[in-house]
Amino acid sequence: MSGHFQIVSSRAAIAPIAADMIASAILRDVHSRGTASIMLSGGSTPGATFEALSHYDLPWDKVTIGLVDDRWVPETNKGSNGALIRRTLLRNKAKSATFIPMKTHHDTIQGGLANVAKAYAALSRPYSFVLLGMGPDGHTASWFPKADGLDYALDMNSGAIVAPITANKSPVTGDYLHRMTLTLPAIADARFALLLLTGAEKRVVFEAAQDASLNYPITHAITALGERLTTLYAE
Ligand SMILES: O=C(O)[C@H](O)[C@@H](O)[C@H](O)[C@H](O)COP(=O)(O)O
Repeated sequence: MSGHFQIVSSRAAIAPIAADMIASAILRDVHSRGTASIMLSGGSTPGATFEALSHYDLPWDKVTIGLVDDRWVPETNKGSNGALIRRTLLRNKAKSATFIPMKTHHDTIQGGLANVAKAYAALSRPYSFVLLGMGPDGHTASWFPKADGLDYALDMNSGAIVAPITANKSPVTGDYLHRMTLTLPAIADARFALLLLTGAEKRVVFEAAQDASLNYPITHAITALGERLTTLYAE
């Protein structure tokens, strides 16, 4: 299995370990280049990590936070990853960090693309840290299998940082079919990436995703990140 796979005693034990890893990545890059850029996924798993991280005494004024992806809904919607970041991380000691959301005022992903691309082009790369999740369908970010826009999002030659995605409805997507996502080239050179993986069902998919012939979207991230990817797994 490429990268590092760390089995954690419980789901609750993930948050402090993950928060420590993010804090180390921030301190390393603020020390070496004066700033740190951390790119965070949403979903139901990472909230506890963000809440823990918000209490860390770090040089937050030198940290820029971006999203790995977001659903194209206003932050008043319960599915908004931007709202998740504001609710769990942009508080306590971390409130002085700079947050660059993805959702713009535009109604459509196509309408918002130019604004998001411009805003995300300003984030320092390679990213200090990327936090990924994975769905039971083998997606990560918003790289949903067979989604409209997936090929472009995974094109290492596109030069694009962000891409619009329209997923096919599934139990995993729920009603959130229209999304904006970082592309594979955007995260491929990240200095450190962490995948939070919970439950035996996802572990089976993750292990299968080591085989590129099965064409799971997350396999592209696993291959590109190599040793720079650490996976924290809890049953
Ligand atoms: O917007 C999203 O849904 C996330 O960015 C997505 O890529 C997430 O990381 C996985 O779907 C895992 O989500 P859970 O943590 O809820 O299982």
